[in-house]
Amino acid sequence: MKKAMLIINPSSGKEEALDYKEDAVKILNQTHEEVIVKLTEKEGDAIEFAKTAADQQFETVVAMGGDGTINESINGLAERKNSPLFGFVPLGTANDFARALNIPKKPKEALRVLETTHTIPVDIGKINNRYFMNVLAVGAIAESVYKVTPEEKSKFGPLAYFIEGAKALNNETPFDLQVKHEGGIWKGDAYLMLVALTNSVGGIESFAEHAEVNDGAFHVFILKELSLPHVVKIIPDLFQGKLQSNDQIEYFSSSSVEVSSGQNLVVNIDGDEGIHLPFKAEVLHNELNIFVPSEK
Ligand SMILES: Nc1ncnc2c1ncn2[C@@H]1O[C@H](COP(=O)(O)OP(=O)(O)OP(=O)(O)O)[C@@H](O)[C@H]1O
Repeated sequence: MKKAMLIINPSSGKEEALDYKEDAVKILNQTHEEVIVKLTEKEGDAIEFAKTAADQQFETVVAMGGDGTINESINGLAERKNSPLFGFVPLGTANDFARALNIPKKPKEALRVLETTHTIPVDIGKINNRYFMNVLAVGAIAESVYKVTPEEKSKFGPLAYFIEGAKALNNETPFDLQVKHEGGIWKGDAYLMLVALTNSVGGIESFAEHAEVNDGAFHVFILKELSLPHVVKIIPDLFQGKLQSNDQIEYFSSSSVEVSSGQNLVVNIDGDEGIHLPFKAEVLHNELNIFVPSEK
C-alpha cells in the first residue's frame, strides 16, 4: 500500500500553510492509498516526522513550509535506506531550493507539481552529520541573516537579507581562511565564503548561474575585497550571473571542501546558525528523488 506523509509548518508563509492542507491531501490521495498529515510545533519536529516516514517505508514525503521546514525534512530523509520520494510546497521568504528546481512560487501551482509524479535525482550536501540543500556561508554578512525579523521578511521579502547584509558590510574586517578542495588549497583573507549547491542563493537565481541541482559539485565563492568600488562592480555581476569571473571573487567547484580559520567562526547552514569551524562538507550525489515540474 502506497503511503504519503504531508508535513506542514502552520507558522510558515504568513501562517497560511493550513489553507492548502485539504488540496494537498486530495492531490496525494490520487496516487497514494493513505495520506498522513503531521503538523510541526517546534524546531526538530519535521526531522522526526520525515525519519518515521522513511523507517515505515512511506512512498512519499511532502513538506509545506519555508526553507527551514524543507531543510529539516531533508535531514530526516537523507542517507536512509530506500528514502521516500520528496515533494514540497515553498511557503517561505527566499525559497532558494524551489527556485533552483523550478517549483512555482504560488502554492496552488506548486501543489499541481505533485500530481505529475515526475521526480528527478537531486544532490544534497552533508556537513559533519547534518544535511543541507542550498548553501553554507561563513562571515559577518552571512551572520546578518539571523538578525532579519519575521516582520522585515514579510515587508521586504528577500530584500530584507540584503538590507541586513549591507549593514554588516560597515566596519567589516576580513578573516583568514583555508579551503581544501579537489583542485588544491586556497588560503587567504576573506570577507565571505559561500558554498552553494544550486544556482539560487538569497533569492537570487543568477548567483551560481551554471550550477545544476545534480551536477555533483559545490560552487564555492570567496569574497576577497570589500571596498566600495569593488562592491559596486559585484552587484551587476551578481545579477547577470557573472559572479565567478569577478576579480574580487575566488571561484572554484569541488565535490568536497575542508574549511578552517585561525578565527572563531560559525558556518551558517541553509540560513540557520550552524557549527563552529573547522568543518568538512561533501556532496551526496543524486541523494534524493524530488518532485519537479515535468519540463525541468
Ligand atoms: N508550529 C510552529 N510554530 C512556530 N515555529 C515553528 C512551528 N513549527 C516549526 N517551527 C519552526 O519554524 C522554523 C522556520 O520555519 P520555515 O522556514 O518553515 O518558515 P518561514 O520562517 O516562514 O520561512 P523563511 O525562513 O523562508 O521565511 C522551523 O525551522 C521550525 O524550527
